[in-house]
Amino acid sequence: MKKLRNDIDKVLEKIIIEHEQVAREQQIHSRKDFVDVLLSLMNQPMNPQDEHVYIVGRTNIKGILWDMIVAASDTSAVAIEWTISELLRNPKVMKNLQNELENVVGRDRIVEEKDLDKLEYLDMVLKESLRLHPVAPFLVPRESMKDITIDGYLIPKKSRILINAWAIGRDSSVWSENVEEFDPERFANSDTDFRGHDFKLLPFGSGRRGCPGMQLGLTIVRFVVAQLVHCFDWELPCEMKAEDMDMTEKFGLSMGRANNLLAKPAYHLLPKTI
Ligand code: HEM
Repeated sequence: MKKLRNDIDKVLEKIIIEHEQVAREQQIHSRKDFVDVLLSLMNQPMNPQDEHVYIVGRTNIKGILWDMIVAASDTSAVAIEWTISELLRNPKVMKNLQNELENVVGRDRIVEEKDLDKLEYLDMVLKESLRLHPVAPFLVPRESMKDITIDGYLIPKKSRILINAWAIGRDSSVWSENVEEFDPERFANSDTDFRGHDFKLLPFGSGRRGCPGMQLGLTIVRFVVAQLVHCFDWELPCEMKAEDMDMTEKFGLSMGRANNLLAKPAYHLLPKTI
């Protein structure tokens, strides 16, 4: 990361300079994006009433932008890779999803963003994938602000807290005996939500420090998985059996596959659709 520092700085500077230029040229800004909003806060105290007045500078803005880019790219890619892995390991689920896509979209055009809300089975598949493979298995570490007792355990002020979302997702007392199985049907007719309200499914965390990019992340993952499954039939290479697939995880702040996923696509839509 240290080696890349200068290159990253150049990219972020370019983004900022482009936005500053547009802001200078257009007195009334028709559409403000995230960078415009950050720039409008530059060199101003965040909250003048605060004891320590905190001013947002150019370096802070670059830090926030880089945070966003890193938090957005790896997480979405990891979620897509696990979802496709589980679909390859569970051909029946893959077929159900492909059927839903054919019913809703047809085979004469590709999936568009407007279709996503109609894809209920895709939603169940995604919930199931994030239950078994939460991208950030321990979420992001927290610190307790005061002494608190939970379930008879005293957690002293300033303790480092890790929430093991991975273990919660695989706890049979919370889910069911088939907890290790990839079974999207468990979410049929259920209002279990993954946006931070149900503590048994927390792929985006919860509360004030929950993922601010959840909506974008969900849209990206839904969109990419839908297009991959809709446009192609997928097979494992070298006549590998689904049950022999390597599903080893690589532990880290985000937990992706230890080894690359290999799969063979075959075009599935009507000729000349793409
Ligand atoms: C499928 C995609 C994604 C998943 C699974 C995911 C998951 C998470 C999780 C679990 C956290 C920690 C929440 C907590 O501890 O309560 C988090 C934090 C964060 N996410 Fe995401 N995320 C995704 C996409 C994105 C995207 C697209 C962005 C930006 C556009 C983003 C930006 C962030 C940021 C900035 C934080 C830190 C928030 C803070 O510390 O206050 N994430 N994400």
